[in-house]
Amino acid sequence: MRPSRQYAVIVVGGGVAGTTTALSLAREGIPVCVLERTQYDRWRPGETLSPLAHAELLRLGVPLPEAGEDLIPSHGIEAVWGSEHPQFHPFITNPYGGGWHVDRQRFDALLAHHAEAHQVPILRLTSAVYIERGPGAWNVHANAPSGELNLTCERVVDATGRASSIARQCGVRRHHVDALCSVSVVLTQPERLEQTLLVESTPLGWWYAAPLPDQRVIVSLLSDADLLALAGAFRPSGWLALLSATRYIRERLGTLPEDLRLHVRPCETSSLERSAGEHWLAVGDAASGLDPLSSGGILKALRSGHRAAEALRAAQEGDSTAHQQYAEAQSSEFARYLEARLGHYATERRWPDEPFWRRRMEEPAATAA
Ligand SMILES: Cc1cc2nc3c(=O)[nH]c(=O)nc-3n(C[C@H](O)[C@H](O)[C@H](O)COP(=O)(O)OP(=O)(O)OC[C@H]3O[C@@H](n4cnc5c(N)ncnc54)[C@H](O)[C@@H]3O)c2cc1C
Repeated sequence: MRPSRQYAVIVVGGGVAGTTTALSLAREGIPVCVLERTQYDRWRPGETLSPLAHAELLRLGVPLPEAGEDLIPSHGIEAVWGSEHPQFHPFITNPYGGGWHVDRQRFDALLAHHAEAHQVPILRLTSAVYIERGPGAWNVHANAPSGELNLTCERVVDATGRASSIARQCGVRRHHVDALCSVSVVLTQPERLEQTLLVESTPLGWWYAAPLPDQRVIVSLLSDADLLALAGAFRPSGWLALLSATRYIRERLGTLPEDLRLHVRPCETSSLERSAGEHWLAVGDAASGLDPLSSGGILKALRSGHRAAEALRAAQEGDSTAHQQYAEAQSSEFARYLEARLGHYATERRWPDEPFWRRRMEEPAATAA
């Protein structure tokens, strides 16, 4: 598909939030193009789809493929949290049905294919470098395999994830509530895997393990970046030593390989001071990043993409308050999420003097970055 150089909307970032926005706009007949810096060939975190996310995908017109190499059904969440005994929260009681464990590379690529099937050009290996506002239009400058690319559009969507690089170029700051970071390892496990998400808290922070397609499992340790560094968690040997101090996570795994590849991802709770301006909007993690404990990032990416498309369409039809209303809704939702987050961490009271848990008991004081 050969992209034209003039679009109503350019979406920067082809993750879940970006492709959802583009697909929703394309369904309304609005010319849109997506710039995506990868070709969906790099590891991506976020593997458990809640039943609500599944329902949101169906609303978007994206049926999930049969269980198999791309995804496996998830029966629920097993949490060792606030007590030494695991508690099982089954998805079976959820009115929207079960959840899923997905391979995120393939899942994001699947959404991109759906958008392409609706005539959305997805420019892979194309990285937006800077944008500037000209008379009545944005000029988007990007690096593409063929060289420098210059595109114009009326409105631009920041779907670049936590980097929120478009909003930052618009002069908007990002407030950080904590400094959470994940250190993850993907392991091949020939034994049969439990089809549940297992979460276990420890004095340093918390762990999760989730099965992945192709007989793999992801194991992640989450804590504040400074505490992870002090505990040696950024080194394979340190990470392994911390893993062996867990009870249920370690039990779930078979033999561990000698050389581990650690994936480190900052995943702080953070949000833009405003998630829209006159001619731009931010969606998904670019608007606000949730603690992975919520397992709600993908759902939020889907929902915010859908709402952003509605706001963009309304603005195109002359509603001058549409972007502002979108930003206010995002901000109220984030405030509600912060309360829920505090409430959830407050249910783990076993280590009140450990820095990770002490910090979570205090009211979040946001710092700008
Ligand atoms: C360890 C961990 C575990 C998690 N577990 C879960 C979970 O179980 N369930 C859940 O729902 N959520 C989970 N999340 C959260 C979830 O991964 C995110 O909320 C989700 O990926 C957000 O999607 P997004 O599209 O907004 O951003 P991203 O997934 O970050 O996508 C951003 C996209 O923009 C592209 N991009 C960036 N900059 C540019 C640029 N300049 N030009 C072009 N392209 C660009 C990137 O390549 C990427 O494709 C987890 C997160 C972490 C870190």
